[in-house]
Amino acid sequence: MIGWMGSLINKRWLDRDRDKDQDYYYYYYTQDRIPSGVAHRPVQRPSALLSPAVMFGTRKTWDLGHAPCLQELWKKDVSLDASSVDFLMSDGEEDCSFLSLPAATFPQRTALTTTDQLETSQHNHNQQLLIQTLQEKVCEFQARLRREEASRRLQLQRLQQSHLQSHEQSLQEKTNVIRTLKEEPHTALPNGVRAVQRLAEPQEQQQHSNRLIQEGEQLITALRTQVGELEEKLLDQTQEVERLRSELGATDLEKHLELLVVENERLKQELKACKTSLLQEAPPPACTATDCPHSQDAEALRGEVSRWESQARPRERRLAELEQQESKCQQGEVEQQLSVRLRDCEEELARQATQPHQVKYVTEIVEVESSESQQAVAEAQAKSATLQEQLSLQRQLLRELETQLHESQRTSTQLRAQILVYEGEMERAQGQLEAEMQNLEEEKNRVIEEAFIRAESEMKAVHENLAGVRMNLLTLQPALRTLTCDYNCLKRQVQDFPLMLEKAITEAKQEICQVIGEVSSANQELLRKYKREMNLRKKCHNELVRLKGNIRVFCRVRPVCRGERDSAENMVSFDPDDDALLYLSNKGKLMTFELDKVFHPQATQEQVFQEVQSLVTSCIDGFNVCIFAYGQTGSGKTYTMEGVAKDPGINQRALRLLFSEVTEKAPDWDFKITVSMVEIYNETLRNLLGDNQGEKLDIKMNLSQTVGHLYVPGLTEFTVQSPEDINRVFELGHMNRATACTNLNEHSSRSHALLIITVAGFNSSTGHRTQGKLNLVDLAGSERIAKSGAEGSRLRDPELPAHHLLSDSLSGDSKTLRWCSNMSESVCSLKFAQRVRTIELGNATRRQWENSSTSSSWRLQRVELDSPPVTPVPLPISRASSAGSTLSASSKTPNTRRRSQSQLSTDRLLGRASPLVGDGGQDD
Ligand SMILES: Nc1ncnc2c1ncn2[C@@H]1O[C@H](COP(=O)(O)OP(=O)(O)OP(=O)(O)O)[C@@H](O)[C@H]1O
Repeated sequence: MIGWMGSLINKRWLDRDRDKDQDYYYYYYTQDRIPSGVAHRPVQRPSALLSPAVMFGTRKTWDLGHAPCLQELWKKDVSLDASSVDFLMSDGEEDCSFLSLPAATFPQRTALTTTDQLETSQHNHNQQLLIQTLQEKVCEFQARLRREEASRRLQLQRLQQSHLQSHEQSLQEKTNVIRTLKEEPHTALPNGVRAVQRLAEPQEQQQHSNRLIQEGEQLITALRTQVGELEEKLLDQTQEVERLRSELGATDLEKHLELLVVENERLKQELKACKTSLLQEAPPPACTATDCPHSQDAEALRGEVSRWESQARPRERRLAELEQQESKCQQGEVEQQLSVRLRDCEEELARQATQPHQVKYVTEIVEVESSESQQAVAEAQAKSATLQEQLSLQRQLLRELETQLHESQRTSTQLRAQILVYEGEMERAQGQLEAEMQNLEEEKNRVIEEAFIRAESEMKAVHENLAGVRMNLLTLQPALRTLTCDYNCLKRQVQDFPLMLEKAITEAKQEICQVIGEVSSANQELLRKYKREMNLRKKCHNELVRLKGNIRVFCRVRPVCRGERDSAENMVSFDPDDDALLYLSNKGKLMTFELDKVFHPQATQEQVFQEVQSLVTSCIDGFNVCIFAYGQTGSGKTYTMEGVAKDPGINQRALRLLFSEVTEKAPDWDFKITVSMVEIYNETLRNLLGDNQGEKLDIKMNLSQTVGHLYVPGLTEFTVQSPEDINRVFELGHMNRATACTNLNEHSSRSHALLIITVAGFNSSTGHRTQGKLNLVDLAGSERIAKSGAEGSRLRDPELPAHHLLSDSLSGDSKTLRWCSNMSESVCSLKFAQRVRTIELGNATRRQWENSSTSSSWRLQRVELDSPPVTPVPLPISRASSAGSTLSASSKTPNTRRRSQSQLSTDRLLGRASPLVGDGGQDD
């Protein structure tokens, strides 16, 4: 059913007042429905406002904003043509040019001024107003219908929601009950039932719980089914409401309204046609009121109007029927009364159709009252429906509760039956338990009796063992006494042990001291023997050196320089099997020379020094040693003796070796090493380490013979203690030598350079003293010596001072080494060297203070070396017969050589006869 919601304002059509300029419609509110705040006064509405754009069900729009208002049209001329009506029914979007009504529409304006015309016009006008009013009401009815429909839908939704909520709440309660039963089934049951359940078997409890759960689930399913059914019913009701609404809704009313509008238009056209025909058929002459054809026409028109009204009557009845159909949808006596009243009103409306004002008034009242009634009916129906729904819900809930009650009663009955069953089982179980208790009591007594018997027998066995132990204890007592005695004895020994230990330590110490003394004395003896052996070793070493020859001659061949490419005639070759042989090819003749050792050009300074270091160390033992280099200028004498800074020669290496040797002997020996440097140039000795380089030195014989045979008064001696001191001495000597000459090379080739090293030792443990001298001589060029006689007196005998100075190193108690560096033009030098090799200086003796007085005096002998050179023996030759000099015959073997040469003097060595300054005037 459709119910009207909200308050309506009753308005009554009272009168229409016409102003000269503007039409007014007066509406009066009914006295009993005037809302508060609204004044009881007529409402003036301008005619333009009276015709708003009305929305029909067909969506047609009256766009009166562009057209003359209807009232104005009726006032001027109601003869609307078809185009005007179409416009009024148009949607307002069409062209409005036709709105300016053509002048032909009002051609006979003055002809309508008669009374009939006025009445007809008034009638049509009223009819039009009625239709318009009906249209407005229809619009209002439609708007209300829509609002009511929206409100009804909202209410219906609320009802559905409340219905669903109530059902959901009921479902939730049942679900909670079921969950409670699932979680703790016995809590939902009476105390008696719970007690029985505690006694029941777990399996039965589980079954009962499952059964309850199943029942609850079934209940839930049933409730859900009911909810579904209710929802279906609700849907049916909704559809029914929709259907009723469609039957009674705005659609039919709108259709009916459209029909009425069309009919109205048709009537207007017929009226217009009638007017036109009247105007054409009867021109307006002056007529009387009685016989005027217009009055007849008027009568005819009235009849026509009445006919139309009679035709409108069924339509109004149809309207009433529609209202009745609407009312039929309502229930109750109120509806019937309202329908009856509505019908009466319709009839009254039909009856007063000839009186438009009254008809309109009554219709208005009826419609208003009908709306109010319909609204009341709708509200009542809605409340009734709500109450019915609530009643049905309550009834349904009641039925559900009754169903649950029945279920609970049935469950209670079942549980009581189970209680009876469980009680019977409990009685039976109690009987069984008592019987088992009796059996256990008997078993316990029996076991206790058996344990007692077994304990008695075990006790007897223990007693027997105890007696045996006592017997053993009696026998062990003597052994215990023995052990106690032993213990006491050991204890006394332990107490005496420190004294015994101290005594033993004292004795051991004495023995150790005695052994140490013996070892010390043995060590002393061993030391003495060691020293003796050392002396013996030195003697053997010296003897070996002596056997090798006091004068040993080495030959070192310098590498050939680029500008010294010799011709093939002077080629030097070496023997691969004997390092003592040297071959020299001179003018197609091959000469062989035998020396003590031949060094290849590739021999290093270190290899050369290794051959002479034994001589150097013998200086520490008190021997005088002389090493001199002989050869022509540029043959490498200075290189061999002094060397270069990066690769020092014999001089520096000898001093370094002496330092290392004396350092090794340091604990027992105290050595002092002194160095002097002398240059002999033009028969003059120059002190290279002195401050005054212009001072000339002399060689004197030491008569006391405590230091040496010869000495140079005023010769500077530096005591060196480290290799750094040696470097400083050499630098000073070189500097002094260089400052005294303009051409160092020329000066070097014409002068002799002597490095005199004196080693004095003192053995603090033995009191022995030793003194040795090492003379390292770099002689002048041999060709200079050979040419000295031809070049004047200044170069004559340039080696004379050196001869004197080296006399002690060339005497019988000295060791001499000669270097002969030769090149292509050194055949003479080699021959000389070979002859020198045959010279024997006599037995070398160590110069010691205790036997220095017994040292043999040195003698100088003139040796004639100007004998012609010996023709070399062609290769191959044996070493024993290799010597090609005139002296070779006497040097077949070392022994014979020494014997035959034992009387040769150093003059032969030097190859020059010279006046000698002898020791004590000795002169041979
Ligand atoms: N064994 C060698 N290895 C390399 N170079 C050497 C060797 N011997 C000599 N020389 C070089 O030959 C040149 C001449 O040598 P050195 O000056 O020693 O001859 P010298 O016989 O002393 O001459 P002088 O009689 O004029 O003093 C030097 O440049 C030297 O470096």
